[in-house]
Amino acid sequence: MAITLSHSTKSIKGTIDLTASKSVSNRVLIIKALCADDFKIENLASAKDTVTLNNLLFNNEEQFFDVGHAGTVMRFLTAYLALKKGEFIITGSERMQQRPIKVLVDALRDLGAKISYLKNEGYPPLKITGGFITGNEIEIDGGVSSQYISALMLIAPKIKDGLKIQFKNELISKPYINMTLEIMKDFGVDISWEEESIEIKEGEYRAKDFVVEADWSSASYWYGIAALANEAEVNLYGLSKNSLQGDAVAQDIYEKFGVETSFVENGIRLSKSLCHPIASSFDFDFENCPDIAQTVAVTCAALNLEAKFRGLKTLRIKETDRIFALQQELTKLGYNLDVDGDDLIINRYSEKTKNLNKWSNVSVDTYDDHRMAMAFAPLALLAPITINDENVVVKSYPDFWKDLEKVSFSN
Ligand SMILES: O=C(O)C1=C[C@@H](OP(=O)(O)O)[C@@H](O)[C@H](O)C1
Ligand SMILES: C=C(OP(=O)(O)O)C(=O)O
Repeated sequence: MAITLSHSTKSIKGTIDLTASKSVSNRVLIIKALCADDFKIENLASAKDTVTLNNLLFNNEEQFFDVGHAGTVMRFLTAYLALKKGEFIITGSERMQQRPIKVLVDALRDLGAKISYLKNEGYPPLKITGGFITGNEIEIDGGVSSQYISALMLIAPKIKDGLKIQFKNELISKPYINMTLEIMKDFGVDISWEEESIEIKEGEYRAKDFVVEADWSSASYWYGIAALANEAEVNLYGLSKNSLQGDAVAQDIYEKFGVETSFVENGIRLSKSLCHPIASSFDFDFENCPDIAQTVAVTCAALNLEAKFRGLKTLRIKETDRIFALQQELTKLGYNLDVDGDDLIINRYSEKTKNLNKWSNVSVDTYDDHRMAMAFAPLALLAPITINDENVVVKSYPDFWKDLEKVSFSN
């Protein structure tokens, strides 16, 4: 179903209990499944991807695993099942069957795992005969998805004599690898990261209750809203200064667009007023924070900034080809973009093209991608906008539309 959003005052004031991080949640769930003793996870994400992983790990009597659209679940479970004795089939949505997994499968095979492709070489679905991992050292391409590396790290303490992961080339999405490392350390694992390798000692995960922090990727939509509002004061509860999430860089990015962040007792406060100055151009490499690129692209277009987005290579293999989707939808709204390889350039509109930006009754396609829906929603502060397929947000932020109502968006 489509949702048409509008906002009458352009003034945003409110307090939001921000949704929990699915990335943190999914790591802790795998650890829980590998840990000999039970522990409590507080504030586990309500994201569909996390609910799916929880069910597959703890409520699935079958040997068949369907992860739907959830990339981390596909990758983390593939490694997990390769470790576990038994014969399993793992698959996902049509899109998941187009998202590559060869780098991870090759690495697991190098360690002795028995995995075969059931449809297309290099892509899910997979048949996994688990329980054959014996190797202790692998070399892996770090430039496709960090999820492969996190998946290997998470199972590593359970491999006899541990694991050394050697990187063949530049790592992308590094903060996600660091998040995995820090969470594993928190659960008592002996792990170290030198420049080009990560070494994990064999050992047990030590049970301890864990509180999941709120999600900085989800916070980015609130930054997008604040940037386009005439004035804003929004409290986002559940976020902390010492976050494990690379997307916390949204604080620094949005300072350039006039949004100030302050840390308050239970989270952060975003403030924006028309007297906050904003930059006239923007140039940023999103290699370490790919999930907020769409949010920032929509903000830059709406603020009419000359902008260059670099480091977007991985966006092509996510829920959709996000570079293509952004270009299509922003062009539809009258903005002027170029794609140069994996870079996206947003051009400032001229006097001649300016009125193109006064769109009306435009509907934005989501390409089955939660981040398309949420990244474009702040545009409702400029003019009513229809987002086709409101339901996609369930993947990471099921209460997104309800939370928007709390600050007077109407639909
Ligand atoms: O490990 C994780 O939780 C994630 C890693 C990133 O993927 P890539 O490493 O494929 O960029 C990110 O885009 C994804 O949303 C979540
Ligand atoms: C890319 C994402 O998730 P995943 O790869 O886990 O499907 C995302 O949430 O933006």
